[in-house]
Amino acid sequence: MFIFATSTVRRSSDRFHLSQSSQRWGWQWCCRALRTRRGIASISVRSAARSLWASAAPSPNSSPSGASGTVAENMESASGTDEVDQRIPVSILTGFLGSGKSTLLNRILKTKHGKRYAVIENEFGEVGIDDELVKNHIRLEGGDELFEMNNGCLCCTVRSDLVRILRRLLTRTTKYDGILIETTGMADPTPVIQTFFLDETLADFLRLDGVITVVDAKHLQMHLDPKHGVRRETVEQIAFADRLLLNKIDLVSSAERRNAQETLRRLNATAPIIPCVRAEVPIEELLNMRAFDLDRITERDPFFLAMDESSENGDHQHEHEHEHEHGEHDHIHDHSITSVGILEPGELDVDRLNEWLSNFLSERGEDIFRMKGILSIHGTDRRYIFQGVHMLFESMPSEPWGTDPRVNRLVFIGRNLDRAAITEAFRTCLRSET
Ligand SMILES: Nc1nc2c(ncn2[C@@H]2O[C@H](COP(=O)(O)OP(=O)(O)OP(=O)(O)O)[C@@H](O)[C@H]2O)c(=O)[nH]1
Repeated sequence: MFIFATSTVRRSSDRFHLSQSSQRWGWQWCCRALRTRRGIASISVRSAARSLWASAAPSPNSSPSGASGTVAENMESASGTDEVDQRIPVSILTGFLGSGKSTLLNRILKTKHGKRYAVIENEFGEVGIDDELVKNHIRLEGGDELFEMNNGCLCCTVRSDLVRILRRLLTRTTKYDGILIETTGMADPTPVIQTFFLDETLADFLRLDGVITVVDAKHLQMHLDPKHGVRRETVEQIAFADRLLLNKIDLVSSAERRNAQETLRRLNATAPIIPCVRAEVPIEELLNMRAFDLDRITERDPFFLAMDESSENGDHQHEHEHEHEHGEHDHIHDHSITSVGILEPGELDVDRLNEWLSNFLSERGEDIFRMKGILSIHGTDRRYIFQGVHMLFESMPSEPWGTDPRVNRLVFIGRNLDRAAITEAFRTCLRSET
């Protein structure tokens, strides 16, 4: 359960300060920035898919959790005796950086649905933050489990990790009602989807239930603008969706919302579009929906299930922020988009931090796709969770430091980031006596 503190860092005009009353920042504009820049701001197609579509007799409540033995053993013994597709449903949560995927994930995990999920998280960025964010917001109670895959893009270098984790899940005696995979905000979902068709073992025991794409209504048009270098990822994530959550509609006018809906419809003709705030959507509209339709995908891309051997084995190792290909699916991350991670012990002077962030975002807000971290703020014994998307940011108190070393963990993801300058500027916000 998330623990609220009695004091918090609040932002008023363009300053942070400590307040005893407010429990949490709301989204805040970087006011100075707003004043100065308004716009700131292979193989052949396998028969792996065969069993999938042939045997699927929809049963929304079917779950393999009742029996004992490994998932694989139970599925084996059930096969041939039952028309019901007993495979474990897998949902892919995707969406651009900062769109609200973790918010959705936390909502799903918090909802009392009586189900047990295995959660697989993949994070883009040098310093892993998401595990803390998920764990800080909710204790993984009731048997839910979290697996992390940091420092790699699920669509490439750590794809073999994904296969390994999924296979391991199948050998466990713990029964899951579903598996949730949160991709990085920079991921092309193609290879993740392919995994469930190209790996025969996985295809026998897992079924891809659907791709849920969370869209940031505020920044959609900006991300589609080719000049920002992330149009490809944004388009792919939307095009593959079986459900489109048009999130953050609290931040846009009704005209902007209509415009966003029209844009989504142009990019994806069939997925229901669900406008929402903080991913508040009935879970039953998202999970176990049996929405994934391979035909729709292959109609769009006849080579969807074609990929080369090296990609299948996941052994095309290379650094991130690079070019690489997946068979017919050229997938190129813009070289200029990188992450800068900061790991600094000490306590931050909130005024200095405020001043630096205000100046930094007023100049670079358009290029900063994402900022997130756990901060150690002088004057409070609690960790502060810091979240930012372009010029918007919020912070909230989290768990006490206790006897843990007070270490700031922060990651910036954006274009043309100057590592030395960012690190140096951050250090100047630390109190010297700490
Ligand atoms: N105003 C507003 N803020 C939102 C909404 N949904 C999420 N946020 C905030 O947006 C920020 C990013 O949300 P996350 O759920 O962490 O986004 P994400 O897609 O998981 O981000 P990454 O995976 O790190 O790229 C957080 O500060 C959220 O609190 C919304 O509907 N309205």
